[in-house]
Amino acid sequence: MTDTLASHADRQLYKGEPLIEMDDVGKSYGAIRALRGINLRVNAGEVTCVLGDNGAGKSTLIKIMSGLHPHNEGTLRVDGTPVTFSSPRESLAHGIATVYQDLAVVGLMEVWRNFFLGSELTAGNFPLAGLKVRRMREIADEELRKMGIVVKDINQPIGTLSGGQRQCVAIARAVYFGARVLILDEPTAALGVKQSGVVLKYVAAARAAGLGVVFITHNPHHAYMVGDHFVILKLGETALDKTRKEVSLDELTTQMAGGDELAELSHELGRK
Ligand SMILES: Nc1ncnc2c1ncn2[C@@H]1O[C@H](COP(=O)(O)OP(=O)(O)OP(=O)(O)O)[C@@H](O)[C@H]1O
Repeated sequence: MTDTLASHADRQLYKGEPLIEMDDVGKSYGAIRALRGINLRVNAGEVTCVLGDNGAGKSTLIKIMSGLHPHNEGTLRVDGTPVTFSSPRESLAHGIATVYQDLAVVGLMEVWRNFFLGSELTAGNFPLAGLKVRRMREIADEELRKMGIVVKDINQPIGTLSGGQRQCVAIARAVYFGARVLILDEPTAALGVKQSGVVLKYVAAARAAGLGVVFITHNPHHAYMVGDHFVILKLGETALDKTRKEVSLDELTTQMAGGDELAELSHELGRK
């Protein structure tokens, strides 16, 4: 896993270069059509926000990109080449890393160990093993600092960090292991205002590092703070697809809240 990802780390990314392109992508689960007609672009050095209510199809979209469930309509291209991923490993090998809301971290393990979890520097015997451990600690510390993440002690259990800090460690980890596309599954959903701000800063840092970021969220305010491109999904279809220049926060919020449906509801409730 490390090698395949790391092999992408050296590749120079050019801002605006398309990393993922979807043309008319759709996905059905038996008779249920979860997504249809999706045209999504993920470009290097940009944040693509995908917004939508429950059941809109956000998770299905993530699953297609991260290799959990292959699409069964349309074309998915990575670096211009059509692909159908049949496992998360394949997606990862293309430099696509997904950070889930319920992070797969081991709470009692030290921060540095979680940083390297599954991708440890190969140890060898004493005294080599000890050297590798020291090196891993140094790297984790260095990489977190590089992204401006302040952890008191790299040896503290990751469970002692806040939810926001844990998201940040996961982002730094993906960047270090050579991710070119970072998919963030509602990274601010369970967080308060301050912690959300911390995470949004690292979303911006990942973009500045040249990655293509897919930011999945319910929250138009969070999306607008970091987004370059906005897609709203509704019942599996694209309800809005605009660049930052083309859409205001107000319009995004109204569209996300249901626009006409909301006006209709407040009419029904007798409120203006
Ligand atoms: N494995 C599955 N089998 C059958 N139907 C599914 C499956 N996964 C999702 N669906 C259906 O596809 C549609 C889109 O679901 P999806 O989970 O992608 O939405 P979502 O936007 O992520 O919602 P939420 O925010 O609630 O997670 C829903 O109607 C859902 O019931």
